[in-house]
Amino acid sequence: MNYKPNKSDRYLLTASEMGRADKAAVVAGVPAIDLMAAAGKAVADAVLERWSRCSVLVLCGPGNNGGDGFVVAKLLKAADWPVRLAFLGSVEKLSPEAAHFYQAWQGEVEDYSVNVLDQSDLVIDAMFGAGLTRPLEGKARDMVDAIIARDIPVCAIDVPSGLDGSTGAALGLVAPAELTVTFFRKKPGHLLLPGRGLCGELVVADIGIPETVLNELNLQAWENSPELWYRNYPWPRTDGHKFHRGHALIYGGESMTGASRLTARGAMRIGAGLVTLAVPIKAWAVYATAMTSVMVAKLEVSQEQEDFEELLLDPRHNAIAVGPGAGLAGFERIRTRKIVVTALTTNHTTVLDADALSAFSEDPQTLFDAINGPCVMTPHEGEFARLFPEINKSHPDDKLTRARMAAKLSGAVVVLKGADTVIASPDGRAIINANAPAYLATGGSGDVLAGFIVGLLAQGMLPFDAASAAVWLHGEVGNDVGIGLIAEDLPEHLPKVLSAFQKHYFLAQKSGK
Ligand SMILES: NC(=O)C1=CN([C@@H]2O[C@H](COP(=O)(O)OP(=O)(O)OC[C@H]3O[C@@H](n4cnc5c(N)ncnc54)[C@H](OP(=O)(O)O)[C@@H]3O)[C@@H](O)[C@H]2O)[C@@H](O)CC1
Ligand SMILES: Nc1ncnc2c1ncn2[C@@H]1O[C@H](COP(=O)(O)OP(=O)(O)O)[C@@H](O)[C@H]1O
Ligand SMILES: [K+]
Repeated sequence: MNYKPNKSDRYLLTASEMGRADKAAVVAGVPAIDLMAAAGKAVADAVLERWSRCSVLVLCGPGNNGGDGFVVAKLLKAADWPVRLAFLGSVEKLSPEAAHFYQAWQGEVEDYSVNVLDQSDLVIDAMFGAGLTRPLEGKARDMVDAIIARDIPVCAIDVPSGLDGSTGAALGLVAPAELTVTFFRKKPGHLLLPGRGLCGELVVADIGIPETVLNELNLQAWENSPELWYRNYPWPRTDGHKFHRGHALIYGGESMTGASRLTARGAMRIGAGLVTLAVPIKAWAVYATAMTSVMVAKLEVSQEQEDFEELLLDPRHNAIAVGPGAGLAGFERIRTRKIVVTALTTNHTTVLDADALSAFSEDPQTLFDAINGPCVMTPHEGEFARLFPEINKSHPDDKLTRARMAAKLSGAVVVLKGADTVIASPDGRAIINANAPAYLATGGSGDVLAGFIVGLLAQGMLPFDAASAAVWLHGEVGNDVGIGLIAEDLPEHLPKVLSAFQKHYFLAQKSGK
């Protein structure tokens, strides 16, 4: 049987959580000195695997990141590589472990100035890791500046120096790495931008921290992956019929009709048993001629809200989506707001996207007050800024925290989109998605994502799982289609991706493979 990663492999640890893991490991009987030795060995092994013998410069900082660096230097020297080492700090202030490995390095310790970069083919960045609290200054900054200017390849230990591993923010200047070796588990900053782009290839090394320490940490963040939610995926039942697969009701506006049609198509493809687009009568013919498997319901002039409310009385309409193409101009804005409030106050499971969010930019609290039932909102950064200006002000460089705060404030699962989409639940859980390719940055791709989410909700998946699954599948389809992707491709290529996903996670599980 192939090794199957499990949910705990996907945990993400902040700097303080990593510090607690480290302490718990020591309490569990693993000496700190062994952890540092293992960390350094993992880095040296990764370097030996990827580079052929060359002149290496190890730049050691004042903390334990520097301690790892002393270990790497010794191991590369033992492998007969030409190694130089420069140290920024004072020996008296080193931790006992780092001091031990400082002593164990029997080579020269050079002055920490940019001249040490001369004739170096590879830099091991052991300057700052999880302990960095402020932007690099003075000699450290000059060094990074010179590394960048000379374009020397870098292998970073834990995180590239200058990067905040908990948020992915550059605290100031950062030395971009070709390879980053981190320990135990990934950190949020390895996945969030700009951090992800600065790490290069990422290796996660086992340094002997027992898995049991995870139980003590009450972790609430994961990297998105099917291990997190495939057990709750609504696979079609052998004895099922279409009503078992739910009925998604999607509001479609008058002018941008393509948007909600993409949403409807996405909901259909991801397996909703039935999908109805409810549209103002003026636009009905456009929708009706364009849709086949999707049904189109008419909302009569001046009583759109009442007609929509009536559709909501049908208990089979179990998941609602409002927003794509709903309209924001003049009276359309008022209508969009009414449709949203109607869906929310009747406690329907609802997805709010695009115009359904922007329609409340003047008074976001009205929207938050209306959210009492299961709700997913899917803002891109622009929409997020309209609804949550205060959060953006208080935590400008921390997407994970911004999404979590927004979820708590609004009561909805928040999908804060982008290349590093964060899915956050009001209860504090959060997932960072890292499989989405840049090809998804195309008009309408978010509309399809809203359709994937509402389609999974219609099939009974819970909001946090449905949002996470939809975002991951959206990314997978993006990769499958590749360059040249347009939004229409996303629903059409989903079956291929779903088949592969089903084969791997459902059929394999059933057959005990
Ligand atoms: N399980 C584990 O956790 C394991 C962790 N391991 C390794 O330990 C690393 C974490 O070590 P760490 O906590 O000592 O922090 P690190 O990043 O080396 O630097 C902190 C020092 O820098 C200083 N300082 C901060 N900012 C500064 C600035 N801008 N400019 C100048 N100075 C600045 C700060 O001083 P202070 O802020 O107190 O003035 C402090 O002295 C981790 O990334 C991993 O590589 C492994 O050994 C294996 C086990
Ligand atoms: N550079 C990128 N890399 C990966 N995914 C991206 C990138 N830019 C946007 N996306 C994804 O594409 C989708 C765009 O959604 P959105 O901005 O709402 O567009 P639209 O309203 O045109 O549908 C989101 O799922 C977002 O996460
Ligand atoms: K580093």
